[in-house]
Amino acid sequence: MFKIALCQLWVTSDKERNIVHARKAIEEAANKGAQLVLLPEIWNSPYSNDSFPVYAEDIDAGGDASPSTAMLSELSRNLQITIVGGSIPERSGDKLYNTCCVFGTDGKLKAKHRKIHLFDIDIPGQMTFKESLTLTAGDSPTIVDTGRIGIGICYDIQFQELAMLYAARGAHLLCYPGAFNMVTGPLHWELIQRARAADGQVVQRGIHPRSASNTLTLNPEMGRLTWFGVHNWQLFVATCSPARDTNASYVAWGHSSLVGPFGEVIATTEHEEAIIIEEIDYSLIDQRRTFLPFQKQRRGDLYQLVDVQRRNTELTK
Ligand SMILES: NC(=O)CCC(=O)C(=O)O
Repeated sequence: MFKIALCQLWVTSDKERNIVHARKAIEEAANKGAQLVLLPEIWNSPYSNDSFPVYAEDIDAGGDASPSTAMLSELSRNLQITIVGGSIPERSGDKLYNTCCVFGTDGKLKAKHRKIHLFDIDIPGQMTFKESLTLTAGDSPTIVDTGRIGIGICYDIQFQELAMLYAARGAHLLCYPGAFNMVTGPLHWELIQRARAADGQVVQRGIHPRSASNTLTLNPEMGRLTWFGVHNWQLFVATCSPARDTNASYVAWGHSSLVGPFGEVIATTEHEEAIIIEEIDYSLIDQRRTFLPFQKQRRGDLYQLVDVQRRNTELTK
């Protein structure tokens, strides 16, 4: 059991002010007992293609080149907490990414997730955004081993396979810093979080029971690997949005939330600034799996998910 804080922050065009503001929110959350703090997507900069290149930091260079992550590292060490640092625009060589850094209680960078699915949508007359005009997509799923935490950034949540992959790798909690908008927010934000929490059912590497009775045909593409065996792994999902600024060019939906492994909304908020602090009890995951024993019922002989990254690693061994 531990306490998580979701800091729904008001973000301005003043980067220094945004950093000071995030610092205060993290300190307040830690003072109230949070051991894990989650920040919003793009919390040090306005969310716009014009701003990303201007506010981007060289995270790998650290120090003065990345004041935002320097602050997160310092605080995680001083306060002895884990920080899933929302996301900031990252500059790496001539590329820009939308990047989430995770700092452990020793202040060290434990993981860096670059948004895998860029937010390129066009709903005529309602919502058009094209992150790919300035940003490059990351190419790696990110799981923080120590905390069993899978990381995605906003639009990444739309892709169920990523959540399933994290569940397959042992994640108990998925953290999505995210800034949904006023069109898709009301429709999808809560729906998708609850779905990701409840449907984290995965096919895991192993032998499916039916293979013993020869009713299973191996996919030849998979060679000697047997990617069968079925688990369902409902888990916790935490999201954190910027607060809503109706004067901004991109207006965020807000409604940061924590969802439990039954798909239940444990805590949520409206669109103003807020710090949600709530307890996460991983033992609920086992209980939920017992209540709904999908793992015994799933037809792994008919459909399956392949962890491409892991399969490719094994094939090259
Ligand atoms: N910043 C984002 O990725 C927004 C994603 C979003 O609004 C959606 O509908 O998905």
